[in-house]
Amino acid sequence: MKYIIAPSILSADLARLGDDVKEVLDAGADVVHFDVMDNHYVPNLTFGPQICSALRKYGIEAPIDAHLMVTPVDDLIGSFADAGATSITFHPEASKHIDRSLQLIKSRGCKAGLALNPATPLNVLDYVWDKLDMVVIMSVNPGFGGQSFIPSALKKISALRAAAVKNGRDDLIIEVDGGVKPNNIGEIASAGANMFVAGSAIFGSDDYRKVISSMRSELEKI
Ligand SMILES: O=C(CO)[C@@H](O)[C@H](O)COP(=O)(O)O
Ligand SMILES: [Fe+2]
Repeated sequence: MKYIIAPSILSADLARLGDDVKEVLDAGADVVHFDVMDNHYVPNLTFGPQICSALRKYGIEAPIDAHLMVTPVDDLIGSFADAGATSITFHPEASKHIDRSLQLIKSRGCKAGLALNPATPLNVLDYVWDKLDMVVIMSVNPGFGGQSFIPSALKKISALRAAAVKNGRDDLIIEVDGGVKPNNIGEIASAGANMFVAGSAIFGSDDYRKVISSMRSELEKI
């Protein structure tokens, strides 16, 4: 199984973001996780599409995974596609028309996904399986980095993997976001996840390579 490690730039050194992103990619990360917060859908405010295009202009070529915690979502989907996002995920509660928002992402050539909060049930996926490249299981309530992993996410990941297989979507990327660390990444992967967002665990360390390597060695044990 190919495992994807996606550091969240929410915990990066924002005063030297381009260099910090280059360093984390050089240290072995696969994808840049880009948390977009609007102080409306979530009680925090971060960065918009200009920062995403600035990273592209700075030479960042790795996939950029835009996690939209905003409402409404549709206008920003176009802006992030233009800014160079590779995948765009949003929260079902934040869109009036989930199917339309997913179609919009696909029509702009990006991978599309829904991000499910800890208390959001999986049945929101029932009629959109064919439009999903990925589903994000939030293992914290969205809005902040540095929170603790909510253990009930493990059961939800297993149920999602089973539902994906049942719906003919063995290829679904299951991304887990919140509180992921070297000491829990193994059980998260065993439950069925294959993409791991980690903000504070990676950027909070003074040795990115060491943390990413220890995550990979935990994944190799599965
Ligand atoms: O989307 C979010 C929070 O809303 C995340 O992407 C966090 O930024 C992950 O940070 P850590 O929990 O790994 O510190
Ligand atoms: Fe995120």
